[in-house]
Amino acid sequence: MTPQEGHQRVGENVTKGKPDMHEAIDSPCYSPIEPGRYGDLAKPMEGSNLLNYPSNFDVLLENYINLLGDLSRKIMKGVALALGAPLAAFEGGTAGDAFWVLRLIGYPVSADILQEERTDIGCGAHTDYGFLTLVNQDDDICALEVRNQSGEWIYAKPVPGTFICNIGDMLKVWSNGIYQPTLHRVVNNSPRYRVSVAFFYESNFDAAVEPVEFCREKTGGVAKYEKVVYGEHLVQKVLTNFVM
Ligand SMILES: O=C(O)CCC(=O)C(=O)O
Ligand SMILES: [Fe+2]
Repeated sequence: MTPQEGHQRVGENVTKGKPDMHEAIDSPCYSPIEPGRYGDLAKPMEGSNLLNYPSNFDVLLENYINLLGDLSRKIMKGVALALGAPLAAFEGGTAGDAFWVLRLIGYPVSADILQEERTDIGCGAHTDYGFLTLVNQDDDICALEVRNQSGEWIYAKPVPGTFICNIGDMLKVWSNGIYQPTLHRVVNNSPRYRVSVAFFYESNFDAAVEPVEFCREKTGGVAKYEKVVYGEHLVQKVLTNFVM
């Protein structure tokens, strides 16, 4: 299947040139984009992207997406307060119409993957693209690893009833590096199929994100990162993350 049709088979997602040992239902599950709304910027992602899910799974997903959108907005308000920014810093043109992506990901047991297709990485090391990600992972499998400041990979151990919250690239740029995106990867060495649900909360699709003045002032006065149009960043990442 192509990414537009929504299911990625094991090995189709690629991180830094290497196939990832996971499968996912994902590309269909992001904010719908009306054709023409962002001109050429969003062309590869336009249109209705909903699959025909069995039973009432789409209703369930929609509820989940709404709840996690609300939760993400609350967390972003907390981030604004922590930075000394106005409470509405992430509303309006920045994230008032936040783009979101939901991925339902499955990591098979190694022995179940054809030997000639197998690698040892479920998802290669990367940072997420937007403001933040809320990961809901299986309660009893340690597989998500994050790199700490000493450069060691440590487990982000599942704590039942909680989400892992990753910081994404856009928050790094916006805060001029005060918030750093955490490098993470997934290695499923357990004898069980692992499932995770990742909700990515982003800026507006067409937002031009750059270090804001008061964060620059707190960090030496100079912008450490260039302005990024989120949609361009995403489309470029999506196009390089699939084997076309
Ligand atoms: O499966 C996980 O725990 C994390 C997945 C992930 O990092 C991603 O899809 O960006
Ligand atoms: Fe990630």
